[in-house]
Amino acid sequence: GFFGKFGGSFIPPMLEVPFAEITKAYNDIKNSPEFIEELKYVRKHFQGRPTPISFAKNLTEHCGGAKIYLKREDLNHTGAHKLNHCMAEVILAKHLGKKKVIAETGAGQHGVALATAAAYFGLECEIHMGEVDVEKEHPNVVRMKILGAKVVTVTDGLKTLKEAVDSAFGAYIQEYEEAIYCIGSVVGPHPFPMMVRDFQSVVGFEAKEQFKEHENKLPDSVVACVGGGSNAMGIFAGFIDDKEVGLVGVEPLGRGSKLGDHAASLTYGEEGVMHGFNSIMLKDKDGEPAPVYSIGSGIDYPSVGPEQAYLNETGRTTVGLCDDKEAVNAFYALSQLEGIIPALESAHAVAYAMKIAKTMDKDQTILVNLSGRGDKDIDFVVDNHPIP
Ligand SMILES: Cc1ncc(COP(=O)(O)O)c(/C=N/[C@H](C(=O)O)[C@@H](O)C(C)C)c1O
Repeated sequence: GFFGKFGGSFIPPMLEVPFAEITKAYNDIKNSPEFIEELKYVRKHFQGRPTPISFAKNLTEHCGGAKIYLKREDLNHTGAHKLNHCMAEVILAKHLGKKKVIAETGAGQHGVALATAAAYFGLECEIHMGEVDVEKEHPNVVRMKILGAKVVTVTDGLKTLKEAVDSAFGAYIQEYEEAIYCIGSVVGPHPFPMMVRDFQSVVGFEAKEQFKEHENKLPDSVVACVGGGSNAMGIFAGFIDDKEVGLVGVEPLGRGSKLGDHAASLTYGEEGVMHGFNSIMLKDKDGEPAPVYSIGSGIDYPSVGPEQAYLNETGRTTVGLCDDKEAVNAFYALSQLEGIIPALESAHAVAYAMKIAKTMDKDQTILVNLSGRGDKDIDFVVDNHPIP
């Protein structure tokens, strides 16, 4: 369960057996025809896959350089890429005979996606969410409840993502016989980073095929925002072996480079273990996870997936930065130029693509993973950043 020195499974001894069971069950089913068929079925007939790739013609002309293409995970059912791993996680839960799924959420997209998958497959769902995010992503909280999930509001610490993970994991430890933890990104102890990356790889495989319909060559650059790294790993999966394709993970610079003002783990972090895995994380002076901030609730996480850390260390991927201002600018630019309102998290990838497009030739191409739609963010953005 390691990616170089990153990853692993740093869990309390009492969880060793349950996690071994999850790992074994996943290895048993991942290549089974039944699992593959069931996943293909729900992706086509329930999620509405494949999602299209859209050429952002007006945004391209606005930037005046490389052609910008968007992989439309905002059109995936529930409005983000998260359902790609949630449906598979709940199929695994069913296979393990579990009655209940437990998870954290920050932006609420993972929470909504897991509640959706749990409703579809008939399992109980419990989502832990920081009080700050419950306020900010209110539409998603209402959706989770309508879908039948129990939402636990977390009021510890900064009341955002890290605390939600701590709280959800604590709840899971109390009932690991009949419940399973369904993590929301390529983070956590082995086997989660591998599993979630596998479940998200459908995005990259689709994109590689679809891109040929637009251009008879591979994209020069594939760009995705990075919170834990699941939407990035998903689209990278389609191009990882094509060394000529640049893979860029965009980290949130928030209000600036001072610790506490951003969540750019790979850019400013150092090696460390949190939430059961070793990766590159932002630490405070006591070596604990540092407070982090981003306008995007889904990307304000003080660590990053271990595979992401490994790919960055080996140079296969590079890291881009985008601050709050650039993200809001991209949020409005995509809306007004292309008629697509992006999630604030995804707007970080769009902003970075806009930045590099200007420096590239007109026959070069950038493929952005548009990880989600912005319905959850519209009130917050309009209230805090007047419509230009
Ligand atoms: C639309 C959208 N785009 C990107 C992200 C960042 O998550 P990754 O793709 O795993 O880096 C997110 C992350 N959202 C999670 C959530 O909705 O709960 C996140 O907050 C937690 C699972 C960590 C997202 O909602």
